Amino acid sequence: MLPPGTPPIVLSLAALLTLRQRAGRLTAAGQALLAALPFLALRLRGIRRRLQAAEGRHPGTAEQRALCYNPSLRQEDFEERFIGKADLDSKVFDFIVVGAGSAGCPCAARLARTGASVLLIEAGGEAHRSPLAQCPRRMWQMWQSEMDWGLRSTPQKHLFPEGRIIDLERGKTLGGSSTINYNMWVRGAPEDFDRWATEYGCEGWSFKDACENLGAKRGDYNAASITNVAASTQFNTNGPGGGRQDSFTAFIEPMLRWFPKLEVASETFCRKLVMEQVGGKPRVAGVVLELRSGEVVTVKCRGEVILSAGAVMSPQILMLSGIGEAGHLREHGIECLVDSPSVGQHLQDHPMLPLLLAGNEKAKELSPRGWIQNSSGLHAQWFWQTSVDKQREARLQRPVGADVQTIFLHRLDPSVATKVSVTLIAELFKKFVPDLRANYGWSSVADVMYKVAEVLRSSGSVCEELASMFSITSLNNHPESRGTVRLQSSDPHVPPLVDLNFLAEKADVDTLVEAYRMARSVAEQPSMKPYINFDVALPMPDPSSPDEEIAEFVRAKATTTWHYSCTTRMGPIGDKSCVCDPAGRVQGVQSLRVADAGIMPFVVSGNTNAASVMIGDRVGYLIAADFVASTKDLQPVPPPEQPMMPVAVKASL
Ligand SMILES: Cc1cc2nc3c(=O)[nH]c(=O)nc-3n(C[C@H](O)[C@H](O)[C@H](O)COP(=O)(O)OP(=O)(O)OC[C@H]3O[C@@H](n4cnc5c(N)ncnc54)[C@H](O)[C@@H]3O)c2cc1C
Repeated sequence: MLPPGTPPIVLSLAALLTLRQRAGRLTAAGQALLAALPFLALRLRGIRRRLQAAEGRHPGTAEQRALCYNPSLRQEDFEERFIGKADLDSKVFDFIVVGAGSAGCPCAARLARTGASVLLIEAGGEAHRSPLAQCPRRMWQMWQSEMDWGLRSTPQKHLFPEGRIIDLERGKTLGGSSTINYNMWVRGAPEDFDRWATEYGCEGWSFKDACENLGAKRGDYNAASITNVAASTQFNTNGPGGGRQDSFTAFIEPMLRWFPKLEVASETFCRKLVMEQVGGKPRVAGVVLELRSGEVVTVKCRGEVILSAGAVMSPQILMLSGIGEAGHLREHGIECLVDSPSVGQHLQDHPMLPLLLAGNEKAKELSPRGWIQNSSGLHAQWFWQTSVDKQREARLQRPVGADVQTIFLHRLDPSVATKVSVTLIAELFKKFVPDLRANYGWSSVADVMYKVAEVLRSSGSVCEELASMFSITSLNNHPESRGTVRLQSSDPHVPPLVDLNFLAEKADVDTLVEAYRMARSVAEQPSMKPYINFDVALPMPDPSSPDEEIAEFVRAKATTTWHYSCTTRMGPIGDKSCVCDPAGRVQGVQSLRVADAGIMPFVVSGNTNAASVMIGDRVGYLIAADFVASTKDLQPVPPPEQPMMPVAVKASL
């Protein structure tokens, strides 16, 4: 039995061999070849798909596409249950959700529960159930692969070396970034949501519970106050040591059997929205989609289109559809239908400062199961406040959540390691694997990542050494710098220009300088010091060095935490500095909403997956409630008190 998508040459060969077999004229070699054909077909199909990806199916520059070849993924990792088909062209849906990521999946699930017809579109393939996606510790192997958009930042002028470019991983598969992320389940500070509601005019988004304390005390960062030390990290996995609960698995898979009007189209790229004028006002009537075959179809929508393509792609789709700053659209020859100057503005992310420390013999005792354990290697989390934060607090007369999140990892994590910098890891490798450079050579960060993986896989003794590494990574949870997402071209396959504008504001540098000193003093504590091999000289400034010296280190090492947000931020109706109203409606356009990390008024004080899920769930609920109110004979919408959240578990590592 040959798999679907078998190349014609293999089909012809199979037909020929079968005919000869039926005629009793097949030799032993022919028999063997016939038996091997399914395997051959799979390999050829895999090679063809990779070539297609390298040649243009993966958007981006030639350099980006080259980076996106990743030997970790096999074509068997991709399923083909939902591939978008040409018959979409003739269909009309009540709702269309663009992007099956963290937010898009719960949003589509909410809508489907009303009995409405819903189309959930995803540009990426179906790799969410692959072994790579299921195993949290292998998450970094999916980066720079077909499951990643392969985005990169624009040259960052406030980082060292000046103009440094940062890889911006971004999920491109069912489940979106929730399929390739670290799985950390952090709800965000209650104060964040209260401030969204009170200071940013986003009625309905406040956090109801009271905030209790601000001391760094032991506790659960998902409880009432986030300012805590937690000895274990909470993950959205299927129980301790269990598989990943990405958004598609958690919200859509269980729905498919019961809600046949929920349709999923994977490998289906949304080029732009279909715009029309109703009563002199722009309205969205559907979407223009590109299928895997390259065929372009238009799908119509009776109700609303919801953009859940994430904080980078949703503004791109808006601008390509004529919704954005008029001048910028004109530059790219796009007719401006809605002048919305804030589209793509206010980009936020948490700048991250990772530190790598070498462990010693004793450190191996800490992790008896070693690096092969089915965890992402994350240990404790500490949400704390810097002196910078306290000043802000005094100014605002209210608590503002935790300014810094410090994450402790035990064992080398190549993802963090490569982010620290190639030079830093090179120092370590010189010690542990002196001939690595000679044997393998490396040219790019992605390259280093795979070389590290290769070494980890192939050499038990080296694994032991590398297993005893620590990383103490600090995130600035309240960055003041704002970046932008702008069009590079009117071609939807050319990725937008993403300028994180990291560390443009001095306060952001000050926060990470303080975080650096804190991380170093944690390493010096009696409970940690005995496990660290201080003989491995890493190029780090002494904590007593002047601020300017540490600031240089911060600018040299700071990188993304992948928490892109706020580029289509919501705010009061009529406020031109906001793209959406508090219900996610794009202002100035009918029948269009955004439901993803982009609508956050400011980024939450913690990892952004849980908040994105909550956003998708809530916007979906609001639309569903309106829809049910306007229709009869449909099933009731479940009340919002029963949010559909994936299982968050405490993993004891
Ligand atoms: C490497 C990494 C590690 C992270 N670690 C954590 C963590 O441990 N904990 C945490 O809380 N957060 C983490 N995050 C952040 C978190 O995963 C994101 O904030 C969150 O997933 C964003 O959700 P979203 O719905 O806005 O976007 P996404 O989940 O990225 O979903 C967008 C979807 O839209 C699709 N799409 C985009 N453009 C188109 C188009 N034109 N047509 C069709 N489909 C399109 C994409 O392929 C994608 O599936 C991490 C992120 C990354 C990348």
